[in-house]
Amino acid sequence: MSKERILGFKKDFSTGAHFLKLTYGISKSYIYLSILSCIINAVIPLINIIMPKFIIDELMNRKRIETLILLVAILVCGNFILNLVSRWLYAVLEIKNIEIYNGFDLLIGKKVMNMDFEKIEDSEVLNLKEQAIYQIKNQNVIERMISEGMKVFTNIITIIGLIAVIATLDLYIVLFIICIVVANSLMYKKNQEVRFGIYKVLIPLNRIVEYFDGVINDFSSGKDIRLYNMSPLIMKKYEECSKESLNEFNKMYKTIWKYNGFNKINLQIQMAVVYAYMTYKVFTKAIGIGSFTMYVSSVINFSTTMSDFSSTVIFLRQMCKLLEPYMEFEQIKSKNIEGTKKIDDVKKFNIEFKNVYFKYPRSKEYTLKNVSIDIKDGEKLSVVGLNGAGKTTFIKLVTRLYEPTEGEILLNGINIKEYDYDEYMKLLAVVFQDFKLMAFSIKENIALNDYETSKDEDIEKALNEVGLEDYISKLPKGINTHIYKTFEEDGIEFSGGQSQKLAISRAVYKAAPIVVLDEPTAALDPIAEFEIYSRFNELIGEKTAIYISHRLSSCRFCDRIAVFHNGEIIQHGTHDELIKEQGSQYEKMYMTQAQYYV
Ligand SMILES: Nc1ncnc2c1ncn2[C@@H]1O[C@H](COP(=O)(O)OP(=O)(O)OP(=O)(O)O)[C@@H](O)[C@H]1O
Repeated sequence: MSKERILGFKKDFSTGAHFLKLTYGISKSYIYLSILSCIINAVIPLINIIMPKFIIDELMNRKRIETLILLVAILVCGNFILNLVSRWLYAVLEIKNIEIYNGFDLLIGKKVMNMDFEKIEDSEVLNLKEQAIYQIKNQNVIERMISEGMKVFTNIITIIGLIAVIATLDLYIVLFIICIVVANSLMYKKNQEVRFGIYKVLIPLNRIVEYFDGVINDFSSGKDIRLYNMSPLIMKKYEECSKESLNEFNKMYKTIWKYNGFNKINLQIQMAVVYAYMTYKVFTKAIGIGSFTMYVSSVINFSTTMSDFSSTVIFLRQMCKLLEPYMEFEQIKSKNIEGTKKIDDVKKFNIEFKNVYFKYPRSKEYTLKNVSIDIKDGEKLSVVGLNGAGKTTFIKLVTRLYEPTEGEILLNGINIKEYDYDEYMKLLAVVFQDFKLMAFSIKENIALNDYETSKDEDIEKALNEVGLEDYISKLPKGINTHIYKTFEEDGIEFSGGQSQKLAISRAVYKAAPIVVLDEPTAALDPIAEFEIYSRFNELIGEKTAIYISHRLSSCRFCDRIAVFHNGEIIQHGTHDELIKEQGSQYEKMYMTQAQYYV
């Protein structure tokens, strides 16, 4: 065997062992029950091959009634008990399969949620994730691998038993069968290569189809689809995709059909040779009728089990290949876990950007260039600038969603990436412009992981601070009302502004020392916006705050303003200082907005 083949075997073996370990981690009993099922399934055919020989021999020779009854009873009871246990195990393992499937689903979900943020928009990682998920979810690879893996053991036990039976006649017939099985296995291997090769083509297509499925079923896309009549365009793209995948399936099944035909012809030749050989043995009186039935059935079973064994091994190796993307996906390292420094009992939080440059992954251009700014503890910094100036990106760096490409961000003089990620996150209360509310209750949306221990008064207080308490207290289920109707018929659909208030209340409830708000009032009506601003100091208190807004009048609430332009800070100072700089970016933006109000 070539070195390459040995390495290939080793790799597949370690993939198989890894998944077995993961499966064992999800359900230990699954493995033990599967082994038991293998043993029972291997013994059943052996009983049915050996016992009829003894019955026929007894009928042909001594014809003792008690012995015949005993032999038939062993055959019937043995079959009954073993089949009963086998069926019971089958049912138990079916349920366990769901547990295993759900377990892997959770493992993938956990990995995705803990992965560095930049990775979840990286198309290479997305393709890898799709491949990993596709094989496990759509192809049931884990379930099939485990059941097929167990089949290999069943086959080995059966093969050993059958060789022992056939060896009492002669071993040439075993060699003949092995030759037929090898020829069929080669065909099967080709067959499987074609079958699994198709997934390389199908996976990118599947991502597109899933995207369209998502768009079609997404409530929030519904408005644009109707108003811009996007349906023909979406349907056209959808149909193109589905045509392409149909073509691929067509090609695949044509090739498979040819291989299957070859296999069937081989099996017929084998059957003819076996019957001719055994009949010859009976004619030459080398064996009796009882042995004839036992040997024919043993040889045919040997052939089927060997074919089954070799095709299962080939199939398993294919499964291991299909699981390689999962292994690769699983091994994606997260930079976030590298920081270990504890935040201790620090009470003051100074943030400093030192010559920070930043490029998005796979982007050629810098989105932030040489950004240096010092945000003192308790200071309220307003970040302003034109669309695309880099304001949200600046926030994404403070919140460790991305790491600077060059330069560093310091918290109390220490690079933020050195701090333990979870502890650092506890310092931040952030509301992004594209915040997400979940289809959970209002209380769960605000308290999140603390929802079981959180006090209703604290939730109500947070809602009160953003002006939502009155509205929510009138709902029949109050803070236990579900958001959206996804899971509860009486779930609530908040307006854009109400949703934004709720997102702000989540940050208020968190009571973290650093508050980051990205256009927190963009969806609010003028009165609600005024209320939020009037309470701004109350809401933020002594905390350090970074705050993005396009409504420059709101900058009055902040101690300092940083003006971003093309990824750089081109001005910073108080409103009074910046407005005096005639012709400056800030003055232009402020005056342009102000003219609508006079
Ligand atoms: N994930 C991303 N990958 C690549 N480029 C990005 C990504 N997110 C934003 N950008 C680019 O970075 C630049 C700055 O975007 P950013 O969202 O920081 O601007 P902004 O000042 O917050 O804009 P707005 O006022 O419109 O919200 C834009 O040119 C944008 O296209």
